[in-house]
Amino acid sequence: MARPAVTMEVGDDGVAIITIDNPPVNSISDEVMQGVTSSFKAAHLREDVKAIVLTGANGKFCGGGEIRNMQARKTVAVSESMPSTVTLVNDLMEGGPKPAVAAIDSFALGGGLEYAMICHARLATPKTKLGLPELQLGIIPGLGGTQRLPRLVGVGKAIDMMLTVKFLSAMDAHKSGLVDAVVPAEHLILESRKWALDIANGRKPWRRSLELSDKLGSVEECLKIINDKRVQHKKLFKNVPHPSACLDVVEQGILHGGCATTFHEAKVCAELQVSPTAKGLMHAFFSERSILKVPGVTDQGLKPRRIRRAAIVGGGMMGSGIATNMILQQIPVLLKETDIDSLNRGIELIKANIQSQAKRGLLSQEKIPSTLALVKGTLDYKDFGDVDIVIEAVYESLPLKQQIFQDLERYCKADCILASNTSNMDLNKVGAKISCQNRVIGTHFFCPAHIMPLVELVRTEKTSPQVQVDLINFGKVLKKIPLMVNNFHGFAINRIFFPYGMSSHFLAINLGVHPYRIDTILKNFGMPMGHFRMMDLTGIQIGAATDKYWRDVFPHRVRKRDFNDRLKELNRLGEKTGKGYYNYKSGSRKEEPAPELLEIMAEVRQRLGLGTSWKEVPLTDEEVLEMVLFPTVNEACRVLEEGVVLRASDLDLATILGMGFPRYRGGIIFWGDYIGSSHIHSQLSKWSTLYGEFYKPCLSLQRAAATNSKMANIVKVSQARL
Ligand SMILES: C[C@H](O)CC(=O)SCCNC(=O)CCNC(=O)[C@H](O)C(C)(C)COP(=O)(O)OP(=O)(O)OC[C@H]1O[C@@H](n2cnc3c(N)ncnc32)[C@H](O)[C@@H]1OP(=O)(O)O
Repeated sequence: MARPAVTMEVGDDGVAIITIDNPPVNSISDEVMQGVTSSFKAAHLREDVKAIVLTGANGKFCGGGEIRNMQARKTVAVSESMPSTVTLVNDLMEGGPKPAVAAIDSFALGGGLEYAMICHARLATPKTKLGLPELQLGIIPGLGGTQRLPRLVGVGKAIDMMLTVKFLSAMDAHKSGLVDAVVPAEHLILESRKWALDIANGRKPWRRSLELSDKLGSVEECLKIINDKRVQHKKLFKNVPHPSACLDVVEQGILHGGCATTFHEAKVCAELQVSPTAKGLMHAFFSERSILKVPGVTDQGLKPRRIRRAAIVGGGMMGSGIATNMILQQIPVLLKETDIDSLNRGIELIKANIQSQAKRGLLSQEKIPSTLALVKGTLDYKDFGDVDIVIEAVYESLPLKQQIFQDLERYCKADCILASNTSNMDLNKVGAKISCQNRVIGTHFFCPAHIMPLVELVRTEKTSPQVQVDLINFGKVLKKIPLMVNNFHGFAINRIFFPYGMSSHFLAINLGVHPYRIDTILKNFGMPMGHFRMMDLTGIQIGAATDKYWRDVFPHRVRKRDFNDRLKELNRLGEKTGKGYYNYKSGSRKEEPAPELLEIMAEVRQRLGLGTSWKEVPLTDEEVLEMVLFPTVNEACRVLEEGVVLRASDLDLATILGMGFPRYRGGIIFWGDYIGSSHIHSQLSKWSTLYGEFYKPCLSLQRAAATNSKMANIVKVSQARL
């Protein structure tokens, strides 16, 4: 017989312990919801019960509503049972005849915290975190959270916690009034029982959160705070409905009362659950968890080995960024360079990175010396004898990398992991001249390496599962999301980036769409910046160099970006030279229009034999967006059919974390499926007839369109069929 999701046990002291037991996080499924309400009903009815303690099994209180159910919901579930659910929660749990105390261990999140706030007191263990993270899923709290939290901690704090998905530690929650006492885990249930009986016996206050008003202030004060928060957080409101819906519901509660508004809140929450935003954000939530699962590797019972010391070869921008990342996570690092000047430059870059972390409040000033003490410079491999991993981060030269790997094999211990930060080279070639190829792996960090959240782990057929497990774990230690990819041209993220950039250039030079218009359209879609602004940030010469790589590996479907080449000739290298696609005032990173850009574009067009006169092909904003993003979706389909990534959701998450694709759109493939494969296919086919091979839909996209199936279902096809 299946274990019940909620149990109730009544002790001799007259306290009913109601326990949610729904592994892994005690989420609130329909069964849990029914179990909790029927247990409360039973406890209220039983004469031997004086008070109630609500808790969670296995040292976890509750991780909130069952997200899988909400994700699957296709129609608005404003069911007839909803008002009665809200009534049950308000009248039975909060308004019932016996007091309830929440005994919280580990976490009380979303619906979990809402359950806790319905109780009349909350006790938590020191390691507990509490919050209402519903907005990270594109919804708002739906069990009274928008009404009870402001009444417990104040309107401003509650809004900040919800909009910015900020969790409180048990101690902070205690200070702000959300938690009544912090107690050691081993005393949690005992203390909660006592507290519940004290309320029942009138020794402690019986506080119903919805009725509290001492933290609210006057209506005018509350409305002012809400309006100020609207201004403060206005960036969060772009393109998505849930943050403003949340503020509106909080406001309604101030104007019409908390209890009445809980019904309205539940309705808004249900409506938001079916919004594209919620679907995209819930997809991203699960993608973040599945990305860590590598079949045949993480399911083999292998224990990750701890990486105690690391070495980095190459102290340039990438090497110093990776070193910074490591020392920030307390991993001692050896930085190797070929001469003392380069070494000093590398160490200076690390110092600057650490200072900037401190400036941004991410590291305390006192910790700077001890953090920097973790990095040591060297010019010699002989110091490499006891490191557990070496990451080579020199410039992209195959002979140089091969030589370094030979040196590493010679000087490092026999189980040292040998990694390369190459952004596109074949790892088999990089490690070709050594015998221990099972220890070779790619660790492709993104710039700036200590800030960007993604790291691509590139495995070859020979990379051992143990090394893969070690690196997945090490990625987590470095506070990165590790994406396992197979060794194939450009890996995953750079593959997605190149058509994005090439199409932007084609639109500008060949079709006459102004680069700033393209950038604005991409920003309005939700990208952090448009392609041309991004080129200025990363440096024009980098774009020009990677173009050559793409032309070598995919000669038939690559466009040369002559626009980049011309800017490079003019030494307009982007932000660092104060001029690129935009102009920058000295010392400023704020872009300003460059009127001379039109002249440069005319020169490029003339070189290409396109004539100098400005002839913009009339395109709507939607068409411009599609012409940039559909080739990107097309390339993502290729990445799937080539088996570069393990699953479509990995690629979705990688585009969110690696290229800034808006999270609320779920990632490139998820968004493509929302638009529909047939529309994407027909547009690409039309453009490939007009403008050539670059736009031609790949085989798997063709198949998806023909069968009206999702691109997320594209699986690896054999190389022979590609
Ligand atoms: C009506 C209400 O207002 C609506 C809601 O409550 S919406 C839900 C709000 N709650 C949340 O957003 C919390 C989401 N969960 C988390 O933040 C974290 O999972 C946690 C802090 C609870 C635990 O973290 P951690 O121990 O690292 O475990 P984590 O790997 O994240 O999750 C373990 C498993 O539980 C699943 N899970 C976590 N929370 C879940 C939830 N609320 N519903 C369904 N599954 C959930 C994860 O997908 C994962 O599944 P897997 O093992 O199959 O991959």
